[in-house]
Amino acid sequence: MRLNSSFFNKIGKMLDFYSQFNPSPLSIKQFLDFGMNKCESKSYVFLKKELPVRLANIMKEIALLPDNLLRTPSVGLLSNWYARSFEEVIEFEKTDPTSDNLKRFCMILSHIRDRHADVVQTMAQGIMELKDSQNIEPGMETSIQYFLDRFYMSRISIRMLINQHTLLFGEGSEHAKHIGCIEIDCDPKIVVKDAYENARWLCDQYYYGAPEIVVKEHNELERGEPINIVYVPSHLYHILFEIFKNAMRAVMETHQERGDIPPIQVIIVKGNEDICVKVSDQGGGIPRSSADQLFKYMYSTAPHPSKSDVHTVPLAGFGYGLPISRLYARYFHGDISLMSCDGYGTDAIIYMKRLSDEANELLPIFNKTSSRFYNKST
Ligand SMILES: O=C(O)CCCOc1c(F)cc(-c2c(C(=O)NCc3ccc(C(=O)O)cc3)noc2-c2cc(Cl)c(O)cc2O)cc1F
Repeated sequence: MRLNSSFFNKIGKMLDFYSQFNPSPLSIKQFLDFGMNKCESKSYVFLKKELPVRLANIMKEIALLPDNLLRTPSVGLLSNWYARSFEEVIEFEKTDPTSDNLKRFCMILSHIRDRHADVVQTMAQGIMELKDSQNIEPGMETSIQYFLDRFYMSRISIRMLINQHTLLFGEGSEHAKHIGCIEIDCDPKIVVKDAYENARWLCDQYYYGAPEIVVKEHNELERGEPINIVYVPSHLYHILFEIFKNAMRAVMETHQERGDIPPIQVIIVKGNEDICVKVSDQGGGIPRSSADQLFKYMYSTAPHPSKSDVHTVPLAGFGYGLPISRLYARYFHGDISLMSCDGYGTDAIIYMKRLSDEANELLPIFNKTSSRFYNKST
């Protein structure tokens, strides 16, 4: 369905209205407290304002992208997805939380989540269409890096709100010890093993072998006790899966001929402020001068996968794995650090906040400061 200009004019005024509000960040504790005493009407009233605010903030930023990127077929497609989703949510603006509206709202949110399923690769395709059509000078690469960090962080946050509402109030069954997609006592060791096994399966497919894993724990607060965290296991899994794929690729590329494949060492540490997961490999490392490239959306030592390649070179993707993994870590005020020793190997450290009331959403805010970054008149 092509959206005509009168459609964009109509939502244009609403975009201006909703983009003047700043998104309201929630902490994991607030998500938990709300989910423990869940009330669908309250969630509906909050989301029918907050979702348009978050959508409008990032849509205003999409509109500031360079015209040659905006005009790529892929960015045009995903802009239409955002416009339709924004329009569907603002239809609830002046409605009350009647039983029918609550049911319809839940259904609309699920449709929006499905509509936006391929946004990451569609945006990546748009960037590649731009790269293929013209050279990207360093200044534009910096702007695109800035935009993509904010665009994908916004998407993570919108999907978190949608998942919490649909899991708490949709048809699906409740999971013990889960509040929506949050696990009350998530065991990082279990997520480590799960991510390792799945990355190892891919590694075996391509290299006919894979490094073993050694996992240790150090609980500095309650010595000898198991380590648990209130977190979103799927976020931690996404991060670990990417890091294990990269570590295995480096190790196998540097030890393929030699028999002895060194294991990947993992230590999980609970400190006063942070819970860390350090993944250490002996994959030969990357020079310090290149290490920062790994967080660039347009860097990857793997050839860019065409649709067919992704199945033949399973450990490589669009090169978006690490930048987006860092966004998942930063989303609740954690981070990822890479410390590589050229000629030996790489340590990747994942930081998470130990306390759920310190794990606040980190949300991009559209304002004059961010607009200036795009050197385009608003
Ligand atoms: O395509 C994707 O999505 C995956 C995109 C990403 O693909 C990569 C990949 F899996 C692994 C590495 C890599 C290398 C390497 O490759 N070293 C050889 C070289 C030597 C010199 C230079 C240079 O001079 O630039 C670059 C690499 N050494 O350590 C790592 C490494 C990287 C990360 Cl993030 C990690 O968590 C663990 C690691 O062991 C680099 C990647 F880039």
